[in-house]
Amino acid sequence: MVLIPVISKLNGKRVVLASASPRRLEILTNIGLQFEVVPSWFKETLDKTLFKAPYEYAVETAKQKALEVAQRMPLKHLKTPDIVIGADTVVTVDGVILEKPIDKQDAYQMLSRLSGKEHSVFTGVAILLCNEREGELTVDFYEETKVKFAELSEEMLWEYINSGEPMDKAGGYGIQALGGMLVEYVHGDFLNVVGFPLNHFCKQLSAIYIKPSESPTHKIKGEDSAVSAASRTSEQDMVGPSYTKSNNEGLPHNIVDLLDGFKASKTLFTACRLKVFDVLRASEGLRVKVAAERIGASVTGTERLLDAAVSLGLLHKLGQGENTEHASQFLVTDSPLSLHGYILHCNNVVWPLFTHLESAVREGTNQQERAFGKKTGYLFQDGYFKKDEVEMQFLNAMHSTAKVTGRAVATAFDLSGFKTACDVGGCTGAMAYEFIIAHPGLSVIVFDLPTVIEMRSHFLPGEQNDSVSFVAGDFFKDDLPKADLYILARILHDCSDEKVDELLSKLSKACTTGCAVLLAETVLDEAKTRASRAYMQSLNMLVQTEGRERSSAQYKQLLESHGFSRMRVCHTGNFLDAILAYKQ
Ligand SMILES: Cc1cn([C@@H]2O[C@H](COP(=O)(O)OP(=O)(O)OP(=O)(O)O)[C@@H](O)[C@H]2O)c(=O)[nH]c1=O
Repeated sequence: MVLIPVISKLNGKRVVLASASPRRLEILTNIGLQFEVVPSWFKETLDKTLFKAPYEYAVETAKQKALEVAQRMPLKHLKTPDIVIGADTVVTVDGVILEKPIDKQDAYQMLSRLSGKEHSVFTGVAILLCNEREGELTVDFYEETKVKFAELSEEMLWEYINSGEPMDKAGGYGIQALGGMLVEYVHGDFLNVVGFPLNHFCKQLSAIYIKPSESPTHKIKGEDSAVSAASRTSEQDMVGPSYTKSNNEGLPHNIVDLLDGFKASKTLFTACRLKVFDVLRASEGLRVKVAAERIGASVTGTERLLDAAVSLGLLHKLGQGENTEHASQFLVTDSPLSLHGYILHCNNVVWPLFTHLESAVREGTNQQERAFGKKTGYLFQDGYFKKDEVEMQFLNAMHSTAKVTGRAVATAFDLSGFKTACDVGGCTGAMAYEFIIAHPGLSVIVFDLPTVIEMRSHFLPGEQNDSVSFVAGDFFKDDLPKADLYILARILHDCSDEKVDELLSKLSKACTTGCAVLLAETVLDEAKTRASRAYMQSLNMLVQTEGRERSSAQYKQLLESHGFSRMRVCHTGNFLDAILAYKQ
């Protein structure tokens, strides 16, 4: 059985199917593969005219689906996959690519085109090997199957369309179900039509994981393939994998990625500083020369920057010059969830600090003085941060991350037992607004420094809400507003251990039995099994502040030492996790 040796090679690896297709799920489940399903958010809108053959379009779409999941998982799921499988099935007839019908009329058009004719079904597959020791591989391939429909009467067409079966299937039919009645013959892999060329997939996995001495008797790529002739087309042999090794001589992909990681970050930061995503949103399909003029940069530099952004999945292929969905959602300056402010903070503050990481590691102290010539005690009380433009930039950063993380934190726990919350250091109120949306019975007092409260009008949402109020004060020096729930989002991780104890003991005194604290922080993965964003964030606190990130066990010990118990942790899968603990 060609697959059995491969399955043992996959044991212990985190295999992810980047597909919402129930048929693909069934096909891979039936062979006993252990895998997770993480449907891809990649929108299948690639410009078909940019591809010289339909299978190229299917393979590129499959690759983008897999890439999107491989890039999103470490961030949103806080876990890195080892293998991500993407697939895309298209039907082609008379040179036209048919994907899933948008409505019944579209399904009618498609099926009418297919009636009485032979057509091709192409499934493109991409296998991303994310954590291979011998180097990263992006294996992609496609399979073609020929299918012929019988002549379909109007009555049969509409009866089939009204069954509803066509609507989530390429070409508007499902050969494995009612659609089978429409088919006169199939030449090639039947499962490839259903949505996943299982045999071809197994052969590729064998080629990757099984040494030639172990491999079953089959060859691929133009040799005496065991693949049935019917699944080949006249103009080609079965297409073997196109390996794109991300490095030569098997340099471990993670080292190569890390070598290039800072260049990728700087590409994103520079594109945001130049407002590339705003310019491309204003006029889609912008040519490089015009884009260069609009961002005030050289044509050469703009061309390379845009190409790099395309390679990072931030922009669609050049020639369209269009933002991807994520760029439109998070990278233009004025989208509701824009991270633009945070990215500028990373570029202008975090980046210069990280250039002194070695000194931070050697000395165990933040590098504000080396980076900005300012010795600072508690970060935000320092004069340096009192300058309007620096403080506004910092508030922009905190505001944008609070908007992106607020919903996840606010909905982490059932807070129906609380009436009044105090968002300690609640900055612009972005998080507070998410809490009152998630918990209509809650009112939130945002408590922060006077300069921050004064600047809040720059960030407030259009509509005001009486459930959110703002009180100016210094949470170390002044009394805290009375509340039965105290929210601290990214506060403790900035403070030295002494400052943390000072603040928590103040909170403990302010809380009566049954009151609670809700912390929003990046919780360290205690098993330390994978480099997670939390450990990067932990270094971030070293270079920036006197604080640090903590694991669940450390938060439990810390909170209990200040009289808070029954601690619960919610790993939100977003930037921030949530921790709730009650005053004894
Ligand atoms: C021709 C044919 C197609 N399909 C299904 O059509 C969808 C194609 O769309 P896709 O974009 O490749 O996949 P998806 O379903 O949108 O999922 P995703 O991978 O998340 O894009 C897949 O489901 C396939 O099984 C059948 O079930 N039977 C058939 O005979």
